[in-house]
Amino acid sequence: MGLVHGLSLALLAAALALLPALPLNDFHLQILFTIGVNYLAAAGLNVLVGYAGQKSLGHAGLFAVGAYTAAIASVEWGISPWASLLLACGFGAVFGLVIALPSVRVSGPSLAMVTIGFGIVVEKIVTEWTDIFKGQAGLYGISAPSIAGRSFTNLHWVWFVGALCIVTHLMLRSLLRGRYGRAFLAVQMAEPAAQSVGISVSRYKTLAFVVSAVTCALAGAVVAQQNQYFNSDFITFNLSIFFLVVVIFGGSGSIYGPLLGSVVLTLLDAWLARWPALQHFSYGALLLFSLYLMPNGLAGALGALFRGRPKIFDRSQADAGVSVLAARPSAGDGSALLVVADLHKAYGGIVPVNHVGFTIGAGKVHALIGPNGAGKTTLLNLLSGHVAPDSGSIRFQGQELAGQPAHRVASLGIARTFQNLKLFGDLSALDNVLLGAHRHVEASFPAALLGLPASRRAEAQARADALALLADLGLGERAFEPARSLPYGLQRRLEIARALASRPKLLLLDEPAAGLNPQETHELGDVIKRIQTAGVTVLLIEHHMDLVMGISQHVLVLDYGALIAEGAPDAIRKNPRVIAAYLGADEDAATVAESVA
Ligand SMILES: Nc1ncnc2c1ncn2[C@@H]1O[C@H](COP(=O)(O)OP(=O)(O)OP(=O)(O)O)[C@@H](O)[C@H]1O
Repeated sequence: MGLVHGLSLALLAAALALLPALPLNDFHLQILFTIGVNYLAAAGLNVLVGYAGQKSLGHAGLFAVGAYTAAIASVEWGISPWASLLLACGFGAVFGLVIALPSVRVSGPSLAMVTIGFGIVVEKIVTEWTDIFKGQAGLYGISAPSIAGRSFTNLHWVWFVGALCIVTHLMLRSLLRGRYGRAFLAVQMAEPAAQSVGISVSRYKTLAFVVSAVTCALAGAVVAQQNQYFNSDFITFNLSIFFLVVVIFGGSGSIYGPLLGSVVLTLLDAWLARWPALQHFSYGALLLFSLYLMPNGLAGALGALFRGRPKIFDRSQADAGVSVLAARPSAGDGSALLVVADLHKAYGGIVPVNHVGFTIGAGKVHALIGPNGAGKTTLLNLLSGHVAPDSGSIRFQGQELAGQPAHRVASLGIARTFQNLKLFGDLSALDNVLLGAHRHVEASFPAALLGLPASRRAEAQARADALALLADLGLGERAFEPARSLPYGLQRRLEIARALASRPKLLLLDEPAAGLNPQETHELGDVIKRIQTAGVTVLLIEHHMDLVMGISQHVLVLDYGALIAEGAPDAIRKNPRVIAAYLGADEDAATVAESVA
């Protein structure tokens, strides 16, 4: 793939260099320029729509930010065209942040409304605030970049925008192939799971908005400079729709989608220019067609035709890494790792966690048991930060966790699995584990964007470690398969692998044996023992009493939200209140059981 990619880029560069030899008139060059501009806008929007899963219907507003920044910087402030381009990107980033702030708090139709609102506000401002933006009359005399005093010809503009496209493509490719691209996808696929591995959902959505805003603003600035004129007629709701159609029809979530989309739709746009009414109808029709019949767009359809050979797991890849389970730390001394005091959570009249307090000792396997509906999952959700408590305290290694967001709890060293699996189903098993290791892949945003050696090294090491862990858990051969295609038992194990990859101090397992057959349940017990040996403290919710009694050293029993007993497994087995809770017996029965014991 690297070779094919390099060759494709070389071919593109050669084609650009050969343009003067072709019989192209200004109209043709303008179309090539427009393809490049549309690609710039769509490439960033693809990060937002295709990777982070945030549909925006207001990116014409960000195009306007870039165009008017370049225009006003040149006409009013006398700033050089090159500096104006940078300024346009900077303003784009700021406005990306502005639109992200309300957008990351909503989703679905509300998100669409927020982004449409942004687009309309910008359209209104540039139309009505004529003192600054000159409305329909527009800003004239926007200066364009020149090299050695020579102004750009139409051919130069194609070369210039072509170079910008190649640089943008290389940067986004480098960014999206590593931890940032994975994190964006994780946010799109399963927010709670993303949070459970330390990914801040709002931070990554904001980042995607900013990236998309910068390339869209750059596109706007380039158009304003090439035209040397810009007015409010450019900024319409249709332009926002057009950018979105380019991304979705081209193939959102594919690095090549925006390129295909901008080539096809720019040509279609030019062809349909004679029938403006048809233009808008066509975009709507194409959007619906892509959404319903070609969800992966042109890139997806073509990708299916040219699918390469599946990757094959090779033991040597795993040998280069270190499995988390291979760690041999000093054995946990049983000192308090997590101290819960007076923790309370109610949903109206239902009180799944009722003033609960207990201590989790380091290095042990703790089990949380109780009848169905006792409040076990709610308690686990409180510990992992997925649900905020009404009151009470959760102190982890001396730090207060109550009220902290889930990604922050995860980053402090508490990992978890989910009762109903929350894998990133379309991603490979390897990518799932790499997401688990997200906060340990030390690649800064600029290093990832520029593909610096430090970022590549960090990615390679994380990959080797992830493969070593997968091999350790018997999942090596399935490393390159999509998580959703694994048998159920292996999916459960993969979720444990993902949680382990975050190198937790405390691992919370929510019914890890649910749906497993006896053989798989037995193997799970061995895995949990190995996790304990590797120095990780475990708290598991489980209904399989054989498993619980076989591997845990400390059992907590919850009933109707209250902690009714805790202690060693043998003592719990004989505890009359526990027997009563499980048998559904009344107080008398409990008393009887107590006297018998
Ligand atoms: N978000 C919520 N809103 C309202 N009620 C809730 C919510 N979450 C949990 N509950 C209620 O709290 C109670 C405890 O649920 P929880 O899932 O924590 O129990 P559990 O012990 O894990 O049960 P199980 O063993 O069946 O998984 C149930 O009655 C449940 O309906």
